[in-house]
Amino acid sequence: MVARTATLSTDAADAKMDRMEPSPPHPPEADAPGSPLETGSSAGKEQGALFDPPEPTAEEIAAGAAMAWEIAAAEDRVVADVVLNKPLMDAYTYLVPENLRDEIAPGRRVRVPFGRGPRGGRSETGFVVAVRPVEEYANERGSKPERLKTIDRVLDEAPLVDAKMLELSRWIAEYYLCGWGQVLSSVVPAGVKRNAGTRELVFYRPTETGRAALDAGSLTKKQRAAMAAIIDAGEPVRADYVASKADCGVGVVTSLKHKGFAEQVRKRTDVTEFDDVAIEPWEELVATDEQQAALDTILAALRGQEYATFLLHGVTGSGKTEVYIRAIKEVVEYGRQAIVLVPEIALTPQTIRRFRQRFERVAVLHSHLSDAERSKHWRDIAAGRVEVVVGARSAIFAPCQHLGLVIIDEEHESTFKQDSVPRYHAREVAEKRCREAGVPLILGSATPTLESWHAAQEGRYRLLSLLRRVGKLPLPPVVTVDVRNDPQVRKGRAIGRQLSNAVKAAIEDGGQVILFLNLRGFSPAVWCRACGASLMCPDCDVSLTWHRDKGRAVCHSCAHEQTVPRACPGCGAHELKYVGVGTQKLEEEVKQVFPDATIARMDSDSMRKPGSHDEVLTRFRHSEIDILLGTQMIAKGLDFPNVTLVGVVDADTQLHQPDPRAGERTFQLIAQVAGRTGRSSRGGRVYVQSSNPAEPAIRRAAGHDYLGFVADELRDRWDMSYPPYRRLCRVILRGPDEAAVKRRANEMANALSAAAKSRNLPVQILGPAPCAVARLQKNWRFHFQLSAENPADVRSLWRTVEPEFPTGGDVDFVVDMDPLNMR
Ligand SMILES: Nc1ncnc2c1ncn2[C@@H]1O[C@H](COP(=O)(O)OP(=O)(O)OP(=O)(O)O)[C@@H](O)[C@H]1O
Ligand SMILES: [Zn+2]
Repeated sequence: MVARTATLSTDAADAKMDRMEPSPPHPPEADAPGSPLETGSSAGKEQGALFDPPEPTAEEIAAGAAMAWEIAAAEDRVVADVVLNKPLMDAYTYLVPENLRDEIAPGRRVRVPFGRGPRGGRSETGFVVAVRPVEEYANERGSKPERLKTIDRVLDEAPLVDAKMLELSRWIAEYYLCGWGQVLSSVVPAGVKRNAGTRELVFYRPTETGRAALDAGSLTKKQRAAMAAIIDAGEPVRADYVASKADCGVGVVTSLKHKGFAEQVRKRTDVTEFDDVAIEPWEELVATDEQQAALDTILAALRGQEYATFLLHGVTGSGKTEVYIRAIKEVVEYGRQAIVLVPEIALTPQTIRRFRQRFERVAVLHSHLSDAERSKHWRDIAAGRVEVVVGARSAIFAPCQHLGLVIIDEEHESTFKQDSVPRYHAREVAEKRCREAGVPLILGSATPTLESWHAAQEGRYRLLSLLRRVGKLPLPPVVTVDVRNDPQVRKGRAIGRQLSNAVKAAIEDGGQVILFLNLRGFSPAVWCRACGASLMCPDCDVSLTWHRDKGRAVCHSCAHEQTVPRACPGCGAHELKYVGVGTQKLEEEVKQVFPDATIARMDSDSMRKPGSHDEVLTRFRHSEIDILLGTQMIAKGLDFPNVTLVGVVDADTQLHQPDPRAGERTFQLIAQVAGRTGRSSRGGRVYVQSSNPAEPAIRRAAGHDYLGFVADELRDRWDMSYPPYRRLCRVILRGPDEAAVKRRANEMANALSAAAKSRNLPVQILGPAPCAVARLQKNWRFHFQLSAENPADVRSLWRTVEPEFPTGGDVDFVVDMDPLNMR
């Protein structure tokens, strides 16, 4: 069942979150107080977790833990299994003191003593995952109930997660090789834990003496009025309500309480209020034949209450959203709830409006919510007050009690995978959740991942296709421009002659233009003409990007910023040049070339303020902007009928990344951005500038040839033994001392390799080798990968060897199951 782990995980993003226990590891100890659950895994039984809390001292036992055990009546004693926010799979068992018996329940958080030290070490917060009779625990091999430590406090008034979510979070911890408590901590939003947006309010109700006193006429005039108001309300009321009803001060209510005529009741109440959003009317559409056929298949699964994953492959503008909405309609009619996951960037007013127009009760979970808002949504969802949850990745954990359907739109987006612990992919979690709930999952995309496409070919997913755009609109013609011979590009311009003529024509014609360039900043490199070196970040193996607006060279991998030196730090020559074009430089060029056009730039630098993204898109929609240029922020999901031209300024930016998915990403981006035009009878065209026009990803994207692309690409993946044919688990090691990191990488890889051989597990170890970014934030980085056909083999190997991994020193590691980020 539960395997034992002590996973280190310390990549940049999560270094703070999941730092290893600072205390030194101590000898394996299967029966320490608060000892791990017996797990049934052989590894678990033989090897204690590395970070069990130490045994208590005699004083500690005398002081508390042992007493609680002795005092409680035998039949009453219960223990609780608690998981902490640490890279440990195990739960620790604690005794539940008598006074907390009624409060303790799985899914609530508790404070518990943990670790060595006076009075049982530090106090930690954990989630209760099980409550059971102490006898059951006492019967476990090696348990010592008399040594159990005691729970200090219960933190929550109600469980934060239900049994299903506990189970799902445990599955995530097992699959993604991290701690169960880490998953739970990240699943429940911070605001929910703090009960943000709720307050404990005091209400008053009459007592019998109070009623008698009123009848007996023994109250003052004001007290009489207040008492009558309290009684008339028929339910506990707030003091200010009484004050306004009885036209008295709140002091009168307090005095009634003091005299025993009224008593207080405390209730936790929502205090956040939300504005109602104005909803524009909408016209009922007639589904196309393709939409109807896809929908019929989905409805059959919904009516049969069966789990199935549907891959809805629909070309851009084929009306996938309409299919989602109709499927959700059905689910809502059953009184069930639907979850719709979209990439964060797609959480635009346009998306939200589409759902709000069609459903009464929609909760939108985006990253700009305050803790109070998020927590309010969470409670509304859990109470069944919400029909549809629309949100980014983490909305997959929405506490829907009657889940009926999950949809992942733009399933190819890599943001569905979390880049910090727990490193889950929302698609995998959704699959698991839907399977358990017996409900369908729909994955929609114009450019599905090779993983999903392959699953559909194998019959694990059911393929639904929308091959035509709605309204019989054609996909836009795409012209690939070889910029190697373009006279303007040779002069250093970003926009070549053909594209610039096309922009001019489109604007003169009253159309709008999208220009896509996936590099932010002004110039992506500062380069020495004398020695050929680029200016590098002192802390990372990354070249600095020139940001002219700041007057500084900036590292896009860390916070480093600096001025540009006069002389090359390598050779001393005064020959430093800004090379290449980022979105800022593109903006300047476009302003020069099209001085009369209104231009907006959209990238993470220009869109720092919350809401600015929405604001620009609204202006664009109202045709107040002629040319919208930017990074992938503008490439996705937008549905603007007046866009008659899309220009891909440099199709090659992703192509040469040392990443086996470089081709797939290039294809997806070009196909998606090309799909933003030709969405009305005005038509549209696409120009793709490239220095590698023959590259299959570019050629296929220009031909709208997804099927051709996946056929080629799958063949390559097979030849390379790469996903979707194999599953990978990437282990990254990092530390300030290069030799130590390398040594540790070798030790770990060797240990895994030896164990794979001796246990006959079909897992290959690839590497170790330096990472593509060999140094990041002052740390040297090495990685290796475990590759297997079956991810269970990887898991099993990892969990066996993990307790033996050397710890301590300055080397940390990160485990990334099904990695997408290969830097
Ligand atoms: N049956 C229909 N009849 C008329 N218009 C429709 C129909 N279905 C969808 N539409 C409209 O077609 C447009 C494109 O639909 P939608 O945005 O859902 O496409 P999509 O498949 O999600 O495209 P993309 O992948 O490019 O985001 C929208 O404006 C939508 O309102
Ligand atoms: Zn850096």
